[in-house]
Amino acid sequence: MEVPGRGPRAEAPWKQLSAEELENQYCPSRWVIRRGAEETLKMYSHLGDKATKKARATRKSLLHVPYGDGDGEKLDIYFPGEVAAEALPFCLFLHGGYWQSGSKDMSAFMVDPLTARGVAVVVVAYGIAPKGTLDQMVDQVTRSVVFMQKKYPCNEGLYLCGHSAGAHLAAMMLLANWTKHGVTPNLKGFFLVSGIYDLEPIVHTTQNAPLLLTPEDARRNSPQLLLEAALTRPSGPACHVLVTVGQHDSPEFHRQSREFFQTLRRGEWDASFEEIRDVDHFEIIWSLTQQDSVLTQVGHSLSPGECGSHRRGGRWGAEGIFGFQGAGVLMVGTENPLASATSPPERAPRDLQSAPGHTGGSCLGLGVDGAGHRSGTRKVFACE
Ligand SMILES: Nc1ccccc1C(=O)C[C@H](N)C(=O)O
Repeated sequence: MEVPGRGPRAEAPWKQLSAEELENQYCPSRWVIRRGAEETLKMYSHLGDKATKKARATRKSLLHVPYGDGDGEKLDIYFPGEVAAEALPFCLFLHGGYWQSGSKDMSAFMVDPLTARGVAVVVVAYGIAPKGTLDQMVDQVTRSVVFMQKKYPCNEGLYLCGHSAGAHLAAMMLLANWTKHGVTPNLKGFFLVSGIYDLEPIVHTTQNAPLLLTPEDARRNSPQLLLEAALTRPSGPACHVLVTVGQHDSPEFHRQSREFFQTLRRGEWDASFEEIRDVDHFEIIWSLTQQDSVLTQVGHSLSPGECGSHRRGGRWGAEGIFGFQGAGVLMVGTENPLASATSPPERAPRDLQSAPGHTGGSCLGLGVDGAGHRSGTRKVFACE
């Protein structure tokens, strides 16, 4: 597939935005469609709490397992069966919250649907700002992966899933230097949900107040820039990378995901891109709590992705990213189970041009580009 792109770094589009519009673009709660910003953030905590309580009450688990000596370097493991088995696929989940909010104790979103399918879920804590720095968070996540590989050497694959800031941290693992840690983790898939891959714009928003990122810190921690700069594909894992973004994420979040995917493809990574219909930045992760969610069905459709079997193009395999026996025909439901009776207006911001600047806590009334289809199913291909 020919992947269109900007080629060597052109002037970044976000640099043309006013300070106010940049702030808007990087404030996901201002783009929500069915509830107010505040209500959304409350519901996000509530649903995360609820999913975690349920997971802890219903699943065999190992809680607060230290993966390092540092404060808060802990993870929770939820098993699909009665025993803490080892020969399982493990999905490591990294929560969102702009590297400054959220915790593992309210982020067991994926436990229900994945354990039901025989996948162990590991919710990883990392030291958020202002106490922790981005460099430390990346190092912690690296060490959590190393820890899991060493604790479960017979695992049937480690899969990294991250939401928002967590997708950034997961993406940084594509560039990790595992030799330094004396182990090659059995990484089989990356599942990046509404992430940020170029941190430079963040430096110019109020989100940076607790992060205190300098432009240099931002560049050093931007997988987008690091992969663009790499002349050849880093010798990272040869498994599948799925980049997803919510239809109602902001145009900048769409641009970030699309460009990261394009950069991966240019670097010959086995990557695919999926815009999830009818969900905003928060609903996209709530949908992971649903057994029949769009995303778990996307999970179904990914290639078995044995590391080393570097697939280029073609249709998805019949087995899921988590080793499920999936259907051969890969249909992704585009119905959002969380959509309430109040349907949002047809709106699919795809680029900055189609999104007139807006302020405040709502994006209602934004430009309509007519591209939103809200129902039905469609086939998903590894490359389109
Ligand atoms: N709590 C979150 C959880 C996940 C992802 C983002 C957030 C945010 O709070 C982002 C930002 N503070 C916002 O108001 O949109």
